[in-house]
Amino acid sequence: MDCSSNIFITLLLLTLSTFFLLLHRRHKSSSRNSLPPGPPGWPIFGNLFDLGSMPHRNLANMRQKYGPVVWLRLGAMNSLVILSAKTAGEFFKNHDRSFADRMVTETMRAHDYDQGSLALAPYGSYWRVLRRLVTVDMLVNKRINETVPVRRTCVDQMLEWIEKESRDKFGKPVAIHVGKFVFFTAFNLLGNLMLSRDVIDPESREGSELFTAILRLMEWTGNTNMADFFPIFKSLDPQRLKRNMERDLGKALDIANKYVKERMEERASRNELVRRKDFLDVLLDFQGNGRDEPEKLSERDVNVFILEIFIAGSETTSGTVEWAVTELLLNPESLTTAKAELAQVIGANRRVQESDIENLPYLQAVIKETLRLHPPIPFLIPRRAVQDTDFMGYFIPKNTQVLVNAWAIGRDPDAWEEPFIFKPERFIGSDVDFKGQHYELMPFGAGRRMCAGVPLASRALHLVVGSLLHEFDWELEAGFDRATMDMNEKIGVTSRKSEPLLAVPKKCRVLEIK
Ligand code: HEM
Repeated sequence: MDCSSNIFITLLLLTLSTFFLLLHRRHKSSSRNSLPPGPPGWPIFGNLFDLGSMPHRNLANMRQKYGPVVWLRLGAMNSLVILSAKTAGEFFKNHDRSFADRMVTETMRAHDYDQGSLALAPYGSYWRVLRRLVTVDMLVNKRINETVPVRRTCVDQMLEWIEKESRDKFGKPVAIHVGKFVFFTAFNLLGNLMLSRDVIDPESREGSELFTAILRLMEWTGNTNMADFFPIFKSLDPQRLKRNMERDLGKALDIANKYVKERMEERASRNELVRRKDFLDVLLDFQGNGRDEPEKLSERDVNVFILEIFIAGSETTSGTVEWAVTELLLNPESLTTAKAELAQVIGANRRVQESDIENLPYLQAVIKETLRLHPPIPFLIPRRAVQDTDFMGYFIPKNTQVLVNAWAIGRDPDAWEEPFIFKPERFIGSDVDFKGQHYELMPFGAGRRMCAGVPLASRALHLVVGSLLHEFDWELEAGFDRATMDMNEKIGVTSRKSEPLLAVPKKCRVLEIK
């Protein structure tokens, strides 16, 4: 056979197989419900170009045309997007179990990280063990109360750093990068809760090798990776993201392991624990039943867990504080009300304590309003359909990725009045909170896979924002106001303010602080 007949036969076979494939699909979708509506998309790439650099915003805009449940094809990956509070309620109340697995990205498969991770583990017995350790053994209220002094020390350090940095050598007030200080503080807070050590040196403000390694791996994880959408690229890794991740995650795991080994030696050489039991002790003390759960956690699982808590809790917390201060500076009336409440409840002679939070309803409202408008993980951590599922009359095939757009839901016009305006007052006298029961406000997600760190995150957010406001008067850097402030987000591991907030802190006339 000559070359042209070969091409002819190949083309004929391709056309026939495409025809039968389409026929089969048609039959399948007509015999079951159809997929949700969505934009048409390009051959091969599907809707990848519809995402843009701020996918949460671009997908939110699709609601007008396609409704609150949208279907996307991202390369070879099917995705379901949820855009309203009502559909989110339907999803979490009636379908949480069917979508309880996570969509795991290629970079997170480096060193089999996903195998030991709580956030990525399939919904099953290993996930249950880790989840119980966090929610019952580490972050139950009684345990959180025992670590009040740890948080206090870290926040005091932060206030001192800020005060030192807030003046130039001539004593003139200067603007500081607010998010940076809170980011360092969040790292030290988590370092002290987990490992009983600082990961940033409070004196030199230098990061430890663990801090540096985690920063790098957060960078690789936050990138969009073509290999997640086109299986053909999985082994090629054209953006080198997985290779970089292999290298830096390897380093981070080795450093974490060094700390774990040191701790195991320390525990072996002492009979009595002379310091507070920290998260690492909880992990090393774990004893499972050996049947559906391991008898002990392996050293590797412990290392992964340590990194995971830093990744889950640092940027999320610092990003939220940065947005809270930004919104308050752009809304002077809210700032005045928040400061007046602090002055009245706490007075000038002492610092904010965690026990004050319950008496600070306006501060609580500020945190909720910030999380409504600026959820740090706008799509939550993507879920995956465990099986073919019928969702609101649509057919959702197994392995579909689910993006619950918390950013769009926080602006859902059916759930919120004046949704685009920063107005903490909307929460005064309202019982809406972020604990997973109110689907119009879900910065921490909802259902089985809801954030495991809510009690800690909540305390830290109130304590840090309350302390920043009570301790300093803040002004935007010269030249910035509502008209010139960039309110866009930059998407990485979390969505942060795209241009860092620069603001000038001036110590208030706080008297003898105790
Ligand atoms: C402002 C701070 C934080 C925000 C906004 C936040 C948000 C989230 C979100 C949206 C999820 C996914 C929920 C879902 O899929 O429904 C999540 C999961 C998780 N978060 Fe947080 N988080 C924060 C702080 C923390 C902290 C401080 C910790 C740990 C101490 C933590 C630990 C976790 C863990 C372990 C998971 C995975 C839970 C699972 O898959 O079962 N988070 N977080």
